[in-house]
Amino acid sequence: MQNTVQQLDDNDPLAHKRNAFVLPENMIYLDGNSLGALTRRSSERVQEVVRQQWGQDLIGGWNLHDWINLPQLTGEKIAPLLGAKSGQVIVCDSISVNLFKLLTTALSMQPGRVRVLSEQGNFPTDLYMVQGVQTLLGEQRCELRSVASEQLEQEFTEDVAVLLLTHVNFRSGHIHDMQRLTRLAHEKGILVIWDLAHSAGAVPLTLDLCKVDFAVGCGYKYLNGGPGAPAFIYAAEKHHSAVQQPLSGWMGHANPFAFTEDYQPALGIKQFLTGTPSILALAALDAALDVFADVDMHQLRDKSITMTEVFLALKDQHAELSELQLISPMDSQCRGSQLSFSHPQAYAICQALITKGVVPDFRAPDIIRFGFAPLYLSFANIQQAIEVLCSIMQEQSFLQSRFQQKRAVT
Ligand SMILES: Cc1ncc(COP(=O)(O)O)c(C=O)c1O
Ligand SMILES: Nc1c(O)cccc1C(=O)C[C@H](N)C(=O)O
Repeated sequence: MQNTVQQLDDNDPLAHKRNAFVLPENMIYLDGNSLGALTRRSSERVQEVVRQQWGQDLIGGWNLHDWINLPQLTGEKIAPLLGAKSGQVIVCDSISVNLFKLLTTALSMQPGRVRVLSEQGNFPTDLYMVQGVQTLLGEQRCELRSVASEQLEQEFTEDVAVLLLTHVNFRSGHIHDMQRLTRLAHEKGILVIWDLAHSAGAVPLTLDLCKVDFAVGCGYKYLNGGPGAPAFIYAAEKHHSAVQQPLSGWMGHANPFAFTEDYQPALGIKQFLTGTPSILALAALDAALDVFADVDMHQLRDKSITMTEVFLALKDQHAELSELQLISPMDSQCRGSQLSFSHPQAYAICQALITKGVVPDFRAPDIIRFGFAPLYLSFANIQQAIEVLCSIMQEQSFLQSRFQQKRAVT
């Protein structure tokens, strides 16, 4: 495998991209699915924005540096990663807030239907937001139904208003068939919202082709926009004139600087804005996206799949790793850019890995998640991570005494 790993790195068309990132020496970072790494461009751009644009140009920055249009301009950089044509993606707020906008909007487009169908095991904020809308509007206007993944399709009935699913599951990495589920939902008149938190920047997406109605996604995971980077909204153009989202702040107004007293939504995707964008955060994300400008997402996906396959092949060579049970799909086509394993000592193993410079994450109660960000990881990194994992598993008795299994904050 040593040779193969070397050959894979030598022939990796994305290997040079690692230079675009600032990564700590002696760390193998396998948590880009929670917080992406810092790009050199973001670091420079934020310093530029702070020193010059804010420091020297002050209020003039809104026009001089086009801050006012940054949510759309950054959205335009994300659009090709989603398979979305221009004018349908905007960057703003968090996924949670954007889900509120989209859920209420979609429900208002479905008179006579109240059910929001989602999945057990979905990322909790998605379910919490539906519960919040249900409390706000009452059960006569919004009713959450979450079912097991295998049961979803049989729940597609004509009383469902909205299907809300996460494309790549945060725990297992299981990937839904977006095209099939969207088509089946549409056959029953259901509007579809996809959460792309673990997909955007990691797997090729074809939202327009799949005729997706709405989507949300994260700026801070595979898009590398920085901690708390703003999220994005995708709204298919065909819905732009049919909707009005309820967080009708002035930035989504047709003419915010007319300061009129009545709300008039902007045309197009801008209507999904609410308040003043955070320019520092947007600038960091905007600059980070430049790294994707010349990246073929299919090439990136190929590397991601090979990395997970190499990890599994190396793992299989070591008997001491056999107690780590893969909970991600075995078929690489059915999982995103992560591998998750369950183990009774998952928390302790995770902490020990971090101590030794390999950074995955732990998800309660017993899952270790390894995220593979193809733009800044090498195949040698994967091999080193496995070696460290082996050394830890050989010291398990030490582990059990040193670390108590406990809940993690992140
Ligand atoms: C699938 C998914 N949706 C939503 C979120 C959270 O979104 P936000 O914190 O932007 O509201 C996350 C992770 O934080 C996630 O993994
Ligand atoms: N958003 C996060 C945060 O503010 C702190 C710690 C972790 C996160 C995450 O992104 C968690 C992530 N969505 C997950 O898949 O578990």
